Amino acid sequence: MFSNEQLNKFQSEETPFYYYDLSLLSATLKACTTASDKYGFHVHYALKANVDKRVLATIKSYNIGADCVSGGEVKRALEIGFNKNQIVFAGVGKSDAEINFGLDNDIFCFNVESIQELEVINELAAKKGKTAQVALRINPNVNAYTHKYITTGLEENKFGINQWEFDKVVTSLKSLPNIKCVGLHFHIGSQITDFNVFKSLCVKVNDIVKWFTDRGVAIKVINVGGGLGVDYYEPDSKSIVDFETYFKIFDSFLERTAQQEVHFELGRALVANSGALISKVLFVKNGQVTNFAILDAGMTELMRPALYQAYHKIQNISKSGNSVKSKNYDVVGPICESTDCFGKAVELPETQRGDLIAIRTAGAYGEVMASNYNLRNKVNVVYGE
Ligand SMILES: Cc1ncc(COP(=O)(O)O)c(C=O)c1O
Ligand SMILES: N[C@@H](CCCC[NH3+])C(=O)O
Repeated sequence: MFSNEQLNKFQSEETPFYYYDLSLLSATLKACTTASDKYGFHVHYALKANVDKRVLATIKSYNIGADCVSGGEVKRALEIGFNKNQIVFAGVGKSDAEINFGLDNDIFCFNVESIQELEVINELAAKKGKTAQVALRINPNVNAYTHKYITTGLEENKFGINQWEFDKVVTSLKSLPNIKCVGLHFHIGSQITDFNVFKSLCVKVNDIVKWFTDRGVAIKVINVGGGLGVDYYEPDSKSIVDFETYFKIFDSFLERTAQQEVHFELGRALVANSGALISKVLFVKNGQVTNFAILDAGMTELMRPALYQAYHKIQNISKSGNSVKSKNYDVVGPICESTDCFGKAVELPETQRGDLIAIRTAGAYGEVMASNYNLRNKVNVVYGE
């Protein structure tokens, strides 16, 4: 939870705001890099989860690379000082301008999601007299057993190149002189909490790497993507995910030669628990059926509950101790939508106007997905050292 010092600080800040605990972030990054270094794995951070500049600078200081999904993210990564040789650029719909930006900045590689994209990158690279390094994003058809909206590695999903196109890809690669294929890329979904899913991914990756190698495509980089989930229910007791077990699975099940590099693209697992959305109770409406705690933050600041019915732990941090009577509240925002609800029948200490509410585990896919619907202001940020 939060210390008295933090609570005092929160009282003087304008709500709502995102609070980023940079010391927990550093502890998380240390745990991640200590576990991955044991096997010589290369970790990239998926910027899509959080692009706050201080958060990014902290991540960069651990010699982690950048996984970007737009020209804007590539630009942000370069501005923060990520090494261009550690920047990868994925995405099903890269515009010509975005591809040119990546080429001009000599990023490490493009994770290419279709044969047509391969041809376009070849053409744009040729115009600049350059050779573009690419990894082929493969759709491995592995079920991530996560929320259907955040599953990406099934044949029905738009991402990556499917197995039935492999022969054509090999032929294309041979005919595109301004493309150098450095490896294969996979990413099957997000918020994966069943580690067996990663074992299944390894088994599939082994087969696919062998298939390409047998056909003369040298695979130097095996990028297994991200997706490692966090515990949204226990943000304090399980604030850092089990990186040790996660990387060990890949070490044990992924076949590779001494020359091959294994790359990861973690987003959520690195930043989710270091962030909380702090909001103030504007009004309490006690109904006959439902009590409502109406906050000054809404789905415009944190969209995950409205978008995926995602659970975030909600705490009244102005009230402490067991002596306070508790009540159930629907915790809602001010936005003109019925889905603007952070949690239904949430048990909280009896809550009053002015109380501070913390919505936990909001460091990933929180601030980045904010919108100004209803002409809302940009959300503030407060840091803890
Ligand atoms: C290609 C790619 N890499 C990495 C990530 C990061 O995923 P996560 O935040 O689940 O680790 C995503 C998002 O799901 C992604 O689409
Ligand atoms: N935005 C999603 C995850 C999607 C990850 C990107 N492919 C979330 O909030 O959980």
